[in-house]
Amino acid sequence: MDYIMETVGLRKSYKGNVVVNDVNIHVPKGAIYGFVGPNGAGKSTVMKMILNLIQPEAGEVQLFGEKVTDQSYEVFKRVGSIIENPYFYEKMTARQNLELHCDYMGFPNKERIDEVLQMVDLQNVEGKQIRHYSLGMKQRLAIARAILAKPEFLILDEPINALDPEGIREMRNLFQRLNQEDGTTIFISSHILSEVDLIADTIGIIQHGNLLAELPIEEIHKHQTEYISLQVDDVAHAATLLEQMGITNFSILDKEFIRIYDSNISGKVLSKALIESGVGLESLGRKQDTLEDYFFQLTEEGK
Ligand SMILES: Nc1ncnc2c1ncn2[C@@H]1O[C@H](COP(=O)(O)OP(=O)(O)OP(=O)(O)O)[C@@H](O)[C@H]1O
Repeated sequence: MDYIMETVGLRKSYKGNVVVNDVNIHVPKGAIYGFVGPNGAGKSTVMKMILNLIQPEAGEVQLFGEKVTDQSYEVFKRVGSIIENPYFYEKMTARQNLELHCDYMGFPNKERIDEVLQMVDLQNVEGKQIRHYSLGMKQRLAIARAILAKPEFLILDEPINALDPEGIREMRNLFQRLNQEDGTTIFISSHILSEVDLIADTIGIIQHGNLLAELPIEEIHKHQTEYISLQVDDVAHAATLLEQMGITNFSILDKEFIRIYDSNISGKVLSKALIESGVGLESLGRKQDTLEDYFFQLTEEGK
């Protein structure tokens, strides 16, 4: 397989605490790779090592098949990124900030600035100083800057956390367009698992600095099961009733929720039986496992 980016045995400690432990990531060319993990799992630290902003204690990063070193200037011209809180010159306008970035990257095509401002829908406020920008506007500008020099590889650390639902949808469409039309490979971290589920084709899950899983999202979807989710006021009573009805393939999640892993059962029959036997039924719905379920399953095991 052709990988745009690989990490080999990547490791980092802070004051004796290992925060990234022997991490081997493989980002296929053309992929949208969702990098997910709980707070403090080590995502930003990995991303900073990929970008050579901090040095690994052991292991290495390979970008476009080359080992990243302090001399890797040319390779980084092919990469766009957002890491943690993006810094802008606050007294300059969006356009001026992007002009500076063009100069910094040695990217001559200033017409591209209009293009990217339009892509992130900032064209009408490009003349405003950044200090008057909202958090969401700054996030859009950070995305504009990351894609300005037409990178082949985009590294996005939490690029949508300050956006409203409309903004999230617009940026999702933008990332998909860049991926499909320009062939941009994208490595994206996000806490919004439902979003990652929508956009990523490959998933990496990290916890306590360990990469727990790396797999195509299809693999997760393939094993997803449909189930009926019941919310009741008395799970013990409801469980007894289910058994009396011959339903045994279920699990009690907590004080309120039961999952029945047999989606052939009629919801109507079920709700009637529960109500008739005096169980208070708050809700009944058919659901499917999501990336979120898979994530919690893995990270709970990791604990
Ligand atoms: N400069 C530093 N000095 C000391 N500890 C650090 C430093 N940077 C990160 N850490 C620690 O390393 C661990 C991983 O942090 P990191 O920011 O990579 O996690 P993350 O997965 O990006 O978290 P989040 O989702 O909350 O942004 C955390 O325990 C953090 O406290």
